[in-house]
Amino acid sequence: MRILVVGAGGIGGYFGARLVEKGEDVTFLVRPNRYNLLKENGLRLKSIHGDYSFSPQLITADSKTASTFDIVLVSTKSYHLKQAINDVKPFVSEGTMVLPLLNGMAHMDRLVSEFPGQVLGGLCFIETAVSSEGDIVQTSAMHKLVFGEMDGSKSERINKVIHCFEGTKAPIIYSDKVMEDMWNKYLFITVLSGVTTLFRSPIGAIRESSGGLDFIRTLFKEVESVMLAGGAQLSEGIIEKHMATVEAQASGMKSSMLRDIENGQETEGAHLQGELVRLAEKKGINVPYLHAIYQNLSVYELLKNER
Ligand SMILES: NC(=O)C1=CN([C@@H]2O[C@H](COP(=O)(O)OP(=O)(O)OC[C@H]3O[C@@H](n4cnc5c(N)ncnc54)[C@H](OP(=O)(O)O)[C@@H]3O)[C@@H](O)[C@H]2O)C=CC1
Ligand SMILES: CC(C)(CO)C(=O)C(=O)O
Repeated sequence: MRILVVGAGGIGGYFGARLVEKGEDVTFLVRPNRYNLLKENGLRLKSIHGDYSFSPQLITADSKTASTFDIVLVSTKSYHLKQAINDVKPFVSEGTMVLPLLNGMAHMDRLVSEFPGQVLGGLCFIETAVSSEGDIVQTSAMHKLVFGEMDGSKSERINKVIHCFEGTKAPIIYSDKVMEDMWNKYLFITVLSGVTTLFRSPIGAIRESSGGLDFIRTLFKEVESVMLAGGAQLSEGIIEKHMATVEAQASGMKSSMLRDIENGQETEGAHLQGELVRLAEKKGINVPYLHAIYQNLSVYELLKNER
């Protein structure tokens, strides 16, 4: 299968590299600065699961030579999605599958309306970032990608994807309930990114502070109530499962959103917490902790833009 990865950042760079390492035909759609850097240095993956460097196949939005691809992995930030959709269109044909890896859910409607019948569900569990040298740095044991048909069917096309993704160093796993997996992850990341950015702290100190775990649990309950009111599919007992994960995480664990703030970058607050605050308002649900978290992110964005 011909695979196109849109964005060679933390996520796209990591999983794309693992697919190349396995021997798959992978091309990266990148913007000009990244193109120049990757042409010069190659794509260098520094990972606790093993480093890997190679000269990637690259295209940019105006590449005339590239034809269409069988599967497109979308791995930009949510605030770059609109442009990324425009840029990728020339490389998508009717038979192309579109597999988004973004956190959250709001991107799904957008992608489905652009590429009806072509979008798969997808998510990933990994801590990865681009270093100041442009390398992909992956730092903790988890490095899993989950995908499947949005309706849970074991279609002919999904069998092809399963076959193509088999045997990569990072587990790329098929799920027959990928939308539920996405909602579960959305619940988790809303809370994890929310508390780590509110307190500008890795999870350990928040968890160990007086009342910290109660704060986290209350936030989980607020977010779950909004998601359920909006028709989300969440697993039975998901809050207890997520609390157990929070309690087991290394104390230095940070969300990618906290790393974005530390690097002075834009956050995905509008896409993650903002969508839920708006939904809570629409449904008349009181979510004071979630509100405070989104307010904190909104103030950060305002100050960042004034700098
Ligand atoms: N990092 C993590 O640990 C995790 C992140 N996620 C989610 O994954 C998604 C991606 O995050 P992450 O990989 O960290 O983000 P990064 O910022 O590291 O990477 C995004 C990449 O997308 C590129 N990009 C943006 N617009 C375009 C475009 N039009 N064409 C081509 N490339 C483009 C950027 O390119 P450029 O270099 O030009 O800016 C950048 O390299 C987010 O939704 C995040 O929440 C999920 C799990 C873990
Ligand atoms: C929590 C984590 C690291 C899990 O993949 C994540 O999704 C993020 O920080 O964006």
